[in-house]
Amino acid sequence: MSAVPSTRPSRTPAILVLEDGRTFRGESYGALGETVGEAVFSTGMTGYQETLTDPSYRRQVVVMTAPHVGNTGVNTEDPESGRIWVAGYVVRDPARVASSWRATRTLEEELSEQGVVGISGIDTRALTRHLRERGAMRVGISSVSEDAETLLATVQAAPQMSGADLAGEVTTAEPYVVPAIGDKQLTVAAVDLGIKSMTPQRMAERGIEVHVLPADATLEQVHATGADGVFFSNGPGDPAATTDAVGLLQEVLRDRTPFFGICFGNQMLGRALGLQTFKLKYGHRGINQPVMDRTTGKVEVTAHNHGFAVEWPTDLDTSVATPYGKASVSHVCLNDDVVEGLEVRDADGELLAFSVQYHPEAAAGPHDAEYLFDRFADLMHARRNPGSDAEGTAL
Ligand SMILES: NC(=O)CC[C@H](N)C(=O)O
Repeated sequence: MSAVPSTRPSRTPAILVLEDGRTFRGESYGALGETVGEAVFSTGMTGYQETLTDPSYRRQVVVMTAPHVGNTGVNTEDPESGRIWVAGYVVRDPARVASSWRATRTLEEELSEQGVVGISGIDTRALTRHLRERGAMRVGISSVSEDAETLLATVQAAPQMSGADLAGEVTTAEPYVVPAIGDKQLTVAAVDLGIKSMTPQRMAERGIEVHVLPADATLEQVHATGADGVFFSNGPGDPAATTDAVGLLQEVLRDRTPFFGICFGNQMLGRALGLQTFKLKYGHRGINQPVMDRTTGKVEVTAHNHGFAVEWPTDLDTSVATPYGKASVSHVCLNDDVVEGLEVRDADGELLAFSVQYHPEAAAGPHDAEYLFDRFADLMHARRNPGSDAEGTAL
């Protein structure tokens, strides 16, 4: 199918009300109804399907800064999970026709089918500037009532993102295995805190068999997979509220099992090491964020989706002694100096664990950071074959 004509019904008026009372009036987009969540903006010009299906967006209403959304419809290849997770969707100007050889339906049809309430035809630039100046805040969208006062009361009664423990709401109910592509060389236990499907895929491409485990996995379950390494995924909510996963990670670190974490996994590593996390004013969400690898000085253009970050207790050049080894900041965001990566080494300088706050799986986004999956594979190979220089050459 190359061009899917929109079957948009005639527009229903809709309102968007922020918790500080600012109100925008537009038209319904997707399902009719009412929804609340945390308003955040994403600057990605492409990749809306990956954004919508990223479980890290649980309870968030996503504002797209790209003015046209839906141009290529939806397809069966790009979802990062089995469903749309955003709590609501805000676009300026939805495409009237979906045009792509891969499209199976329009974005609005998909939103409607999955019951996702959205709003279109509002000034998303003004809304984004407001969020940038005032910070991420709770929001409501309604296409069933135009009464802003009532919606404001609902928004103000909604739970905050700070303190929200959400991994249990998005994790897999049962463990599953993503087989290695080609010869199986390594096994990874991946703790699913809201994992995107491209992450095990990137590992599988490197000969890694990935055992995806629920968020409440125990160390026994991890060991039962025969894992060479442990991975913690991205995920929704406040890292400070997700304490069980931190406990598991501390056991993994105590075992000296090679560890790699992405996004929420980076925050989990920080907290397992005894560091604090904090809420950013409006977060990083998009696919063109500049990050510097502090070991090489090389700058990567990277995909981000985070509202919290690890707080470094001293200047970024200084390492911190932890019960599990010496921790340091491996990557930093060049826009605002936010910690974008951590690594932990033992007294001999051997790498034990590392993580990044951004998305090397690149779904959507540039592929600059794919080397991190190679680094994880090299770390596990080096641990299996002590004395080999696999780790040294890779790092
Ligand atoms: N993509 C993620 O893993 C997000 C992590 C965390 N929920 C945050 O907003 O910072």
